[in-house]
This record gives sequence, C-alpha cells and structure tokens, in this order.
Amino acid sequence: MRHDVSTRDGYCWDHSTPNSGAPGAVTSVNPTESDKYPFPFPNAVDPSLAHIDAIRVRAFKEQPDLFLMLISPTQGQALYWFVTLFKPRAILEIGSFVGYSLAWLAEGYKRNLAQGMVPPLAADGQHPITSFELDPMFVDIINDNMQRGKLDRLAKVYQGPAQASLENLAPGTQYDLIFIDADKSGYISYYETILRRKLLAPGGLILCDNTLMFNQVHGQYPPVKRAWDSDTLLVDGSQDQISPDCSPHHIYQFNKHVANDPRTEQLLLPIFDGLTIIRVKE
Ligand SMILES: C[S@@+](CC[C@H](N)C(=O)[O-])C[C@H]1O[C@@H](n2cnc3c(N)ncnc32)[C@H](O)[C@@H]1O
Repeated sequence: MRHDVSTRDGYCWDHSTPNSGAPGAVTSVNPTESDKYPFPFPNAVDPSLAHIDAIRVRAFKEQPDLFLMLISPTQGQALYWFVTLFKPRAILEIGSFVGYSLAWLAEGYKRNLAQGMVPPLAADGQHPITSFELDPMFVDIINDNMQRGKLDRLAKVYQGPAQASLENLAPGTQYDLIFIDADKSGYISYYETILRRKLLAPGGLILCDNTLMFNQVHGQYPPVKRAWDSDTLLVDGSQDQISPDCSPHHIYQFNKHVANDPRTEQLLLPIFDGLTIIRVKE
C-alpha cells in the first residue's frame, strides 16, 4: 500500500507505511526517492517513544482502509511536546479511532507525572485524559491498546456521538488541552460548544487536526481530481467539484469561522495535514 501524496501535493509526508510489523519499523513512501535524497533531519520520532508505533502498525494490519485516519508520527510527537511543554492537568480528545493520538497524549502525561509536574493520579480512579469515540468497535480496540501500553489508568474513552458527550459533561468540567479530530462536519459545533460551556480552562489550548485537509482548503478550494472524505476515506477520482457535504468544505468553513472569531486567536501549524492551535483571548 503506497500513498504518494508527498510529491503530488507538495506535502512533507511523514505518514510512512509500516510493513514489517515491528513497532517503529517503517518504510518510506517512495524508497527510490528517499534513497536519492535522504531525509536531512534528525529522526522525526524520538526513538524512546517508538513503542507507540505498535498501535499504528496494528491499525495498518487490522484496518488498512482506515489507516490514514491516524495522525502522523510527527504530529503525534507534536502532541507529546504540547503536553510536556504546557503540562495540562486535564485533557480531552474528540475522535479517537484506535487510540494512537491518545497514546501520544497519555505518554506526555505519564512523563509529566513521573517528573512531578502534575498532581498524582486521583485516588478515586478518575482519569486525567478523556476521549470521545462514536464507534463501539474502536472503543474495544482503544481499551486494548491502552492496556497493552499500560496507559489505561491515564486515559478513558467514552463511546457515543461527541456532541452529546460534550453536552453531558458535568457543569464546571474544564480541560487544559482539547484535541479535536473527529468528523469534520462537527468541528464548528464542537468548537462552539467548548466555548459556550467554558470547557477550556483559562490559558488552555484547543488543537484541531486536518485544517489543511490535504491541500484542498486553500482559497476557494479549487476543483480537484481527488476528493477526501475523512469519514469513509473515500477517494473519488471522478469528482470535479468538492461537494458541500465533504470534509474539505467543512474544514474550509471551520477555518473561516475560527479566523473571523474575535473571541479567540489561532495559529495553523503546517505539520502533516495541518494542526491549528486556538486559544481564547484573555
Ligand atoms: C480521524 S479519526 C481519529 C484519529 C485519532 N485521533 C488518531 O489519530 O489516532 C476520527 C474518529 O472520529 C470518530 N467519529 C466520527 N464522528 C464522530 C462523532 N460524531 N462523535 C465521536 N466520534 C466520531 C470516528 O469513528 C473516527 O474513529
């Protein structure tokens, strides 16, 4: 399975395809090209965190058609850095799939715990990291992956539609870091609910994935030959126009919504498929 997005779309494509089955073992998207032009930077992923790749390898084996729903290893490391830099006490993820990004968040939290940078785990068993996932089958896989990685005491996944889960959070619940990576049609609503319900703690950050949507959200999202729908991962080469129902359109609307919102400020980091950081203006 090859994904040659890098050359066509001009991306720094770090979502190489695992194929050996060994955690951390990845092959480049285009071995010929990378042999000719070796990547001139240090390893994208800290080798001491390579064990997290076991989740990616497993997803590639068990859900090959959905594999590209995962954030990339570099993005995973970016999440880890956010957690270890900002030391959030409570984290929320919206859209978990098999728990790959969740594992990066949890590993960051684990490091903060070990260094005494966050309070010890609550005696009542409460988890510092909460994640929402719609698909019950994925919830089972996430639980298994969290147990395998010994992260199950840190992160708990709740099954159900994220909008309802957000509405059901107890009044006063707040998170220092919220990562949004579920259905793109829900982004504006999740963002608005977070602000309306004051779910973001003072000084907190919202991170949103896929805000470049594979180069399809620039300007007026010009016609493309390839349409990406993140919910089904459908690649439809016959499409000349992006449909108003598809993910690039939703992300375009979301980016515009956030850019025009005087309550917040944002920064789009062009890591993999775009990661937007949002904070409330003080
Ligand atoms: C892009 S994947 C998440 C990938 C994950 N963050 C990672 O990188 O490891 C999006 C996930 O959101 C879930 N999802 C879609 N619609 C949802 C909804 N309305 N509520 C909760 N989860 C939803 C999908 O089932 C899918 O597992």
